[in-house]
Amino acid sequence: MLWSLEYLFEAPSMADPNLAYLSFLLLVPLSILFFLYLIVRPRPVRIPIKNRHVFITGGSSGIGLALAHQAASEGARVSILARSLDKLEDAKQAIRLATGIDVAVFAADVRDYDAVTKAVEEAGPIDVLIVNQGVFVPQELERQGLDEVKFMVDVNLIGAFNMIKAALPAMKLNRSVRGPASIALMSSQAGQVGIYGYTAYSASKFGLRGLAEALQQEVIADDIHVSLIFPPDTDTPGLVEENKRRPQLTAIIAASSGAMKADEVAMKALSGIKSGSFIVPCNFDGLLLSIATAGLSPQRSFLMAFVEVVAIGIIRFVALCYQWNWYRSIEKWTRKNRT
Ligand SMILES: NC(=O)C1=CN([C@@H]2O[C@H](COP(=O)(O)OP(=O)(O)OC[C@H]3O[C@@H](n4cnc5c(N)ncnc54)[C@H](OP(=O)(O)O)[C@@H]3O)[C@@H](O)[C@H]2O)C=CC1
Ligand SMILES: CCCCCCCCCCCCCCCC(=O)[C@@H](N)CO
Repeated sequence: MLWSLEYLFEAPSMADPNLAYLSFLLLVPLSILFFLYLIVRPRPVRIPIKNRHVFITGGSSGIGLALAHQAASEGARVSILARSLDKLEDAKQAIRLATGIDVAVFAADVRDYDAVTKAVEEAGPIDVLIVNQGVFVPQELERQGLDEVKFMVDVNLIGAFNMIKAALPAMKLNRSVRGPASIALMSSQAGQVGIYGYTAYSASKFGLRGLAEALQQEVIADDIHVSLIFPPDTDTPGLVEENKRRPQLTAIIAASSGAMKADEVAMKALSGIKSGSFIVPCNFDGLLLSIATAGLSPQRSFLMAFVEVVAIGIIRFVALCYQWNWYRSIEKWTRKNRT
């Protein structure tokens, strides 16, 4: 092998075999980088926030509220939608107090297509749609009622369809004048890997990925860019509720990824949206998880594409170690609780 490399590089200026070997070692990654630079699709894009209409579902609490705060303070015109008008008014007050800016509020249930259409029409054409609403009721499937399964799929997945269907026609109008637009979907790390206690929740969040990948191909010609955000456990009113009935094993496995504050998640999400990233991880574990589950998702950054190409093998190895650890916890827990 070495002999053939030296033979290949036996030019007068590269008589030194070590030098030849070194330049070969550099040449291979540089060519791969350059190749990726040429082929990554869709191409990189910047999506401005300032002076644009940002519409956030589930914007009255937790991550959505933090997003509304940040978008408003960056000079966006912000609309938030949720079911409870009281919580919406409280959120509006809090944002006005902190930033001096008024957000528009819309009380509607994302499961109600007519109500959502009406809200979107009233709000006016959207530049950045953040589909963030979500419900999570963890339970082993065997112990969970189908009403709860349906509830999560309806709000998290069908609700996303309703929102996008309602918003898309006006989002497409005059794009060349208004600049690039974004549709961002709030998934979860439980939408990248199935977790004990999350059969319905994970299914609803994995569903968003299929929706997002297909949708990006359909709307790229309209200069609309899709982002999928994958937070770990995040300190929100929703999580406080969830913790009241979370199976122990769900908590143990979910703790594999460090918890975050809603503000931190909102910051990562917004910067991912602004750079048009398709996959938006929120912490380091999330970055590993995103590489491990890159699949055939688009990647706009040739640098990230390079990291994926180089690291995917070893990260699969790390992923298998995580699975080993999770199944060990399940075994231990079962032994302790079933005898
Ligand atoms: N917190 C966490 O640990 C994580 C959360 N996520 C995801 O992030 C998103 C936000 O979560 P989080 O901030 O914790 O949630 P919260 O429970 O704190 O807030 C949820 C928001 O969604 C709204 N909402 C719920 N159901 C509906 C509905 N049917 N129609 C319209 N609005 C609705 C709520 O308002 P109202 O009740 O008034 O309708 C509220 O504004 C969710 O999609 C969640 O799955 C992802 C990973 C981790
Ligand atoms: C290759 C190496 C990978 C390493 C990291 C793996 C970590 C996976 C942890 C998954 C945690 C899921 C939390 C879901 C939070 C959530 O959505 C609920 N709070 C409901 O909202």
